[in-house]
Amino acid sequence: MSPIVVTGTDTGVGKTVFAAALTAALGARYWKPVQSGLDEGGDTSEVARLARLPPERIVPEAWRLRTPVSPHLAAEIDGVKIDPEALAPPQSDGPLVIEGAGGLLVPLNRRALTIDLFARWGFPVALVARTGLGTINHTLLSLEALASRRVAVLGVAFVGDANDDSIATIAAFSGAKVLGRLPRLDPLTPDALRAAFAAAFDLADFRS
Ligand SMILES: Nc1ncnc2c1ncn2[C@@H]1O[C@H](COP(=O)(O)OP(=O)(O)OP(=O)(O)O)[C@@H](O)[C@H]1O
Ligand SMILES: C[C@H](N)[C@H](N)CCCCCC(=O)O
Ligand SMILES: [Mg+2]
Repeated sequence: MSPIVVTGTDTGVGKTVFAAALTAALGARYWKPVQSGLDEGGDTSEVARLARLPPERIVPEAWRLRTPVSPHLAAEIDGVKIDPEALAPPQSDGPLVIEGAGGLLVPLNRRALTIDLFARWGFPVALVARTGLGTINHTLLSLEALASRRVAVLGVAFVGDANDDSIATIAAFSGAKVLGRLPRLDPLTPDALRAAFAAAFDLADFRS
């Protein structure tokens, strides 16, 4: 099974929460290759908590940057330069879930965008989108960017309260598959997340 890239229409849309649910459901390993904002706690520890991952199912970040800003700037602040060419997915026997930093056109350095790395890898992408107002524009733009680079898209995973018309409108204009919707969970616990994912998503959509 190919690794799956979890990307999003923006930062803070729910990629980490969705990636944790997917990692748990697939029995996968998890990798956040570029983490900016370690000063605020990283995504890997949150996925480990939400997916109850043992250490052997966590791939260490390749770039651990302290400041919660775009990776290109976080790297400059830490006095390093991200080399996307050196970012090779780990060899893995089983499934692997890879989470990007922020949205698709987030720079890794002053020349390279996140989406260029994903296009070079060639792994299928699950696009995480919020359900609230503004998501039609952000999601259609992200899908256009992926199509223009010929990146395979598994579909769109929505996070948030129900918004049937926005979801249907995105599907109609883009032709992208709606993978499902994670509702807002309170409290956000491993058990609640596992149940919500199982109720709303079909694992077959991720086993390509
Ligand atoms: N289904 C949900 N229920 C409750 N809270 C959620 C849910 N999805 C996301 N959140 C919360 O929303 C915030 C942003 O989510 P998350 O960290 O997953 O975003 P992200 O897209 O991974 O952001 P980043 O670009 O920093 O990686 C977090 O505080 C998270 O706990
Ligand atoms: C710090 C944050 N949580 C992410 N790790 C990085 C988000 C970068 C967004 C850049 C941008 O689109 O302006
Ligand atoms: Mg995240």
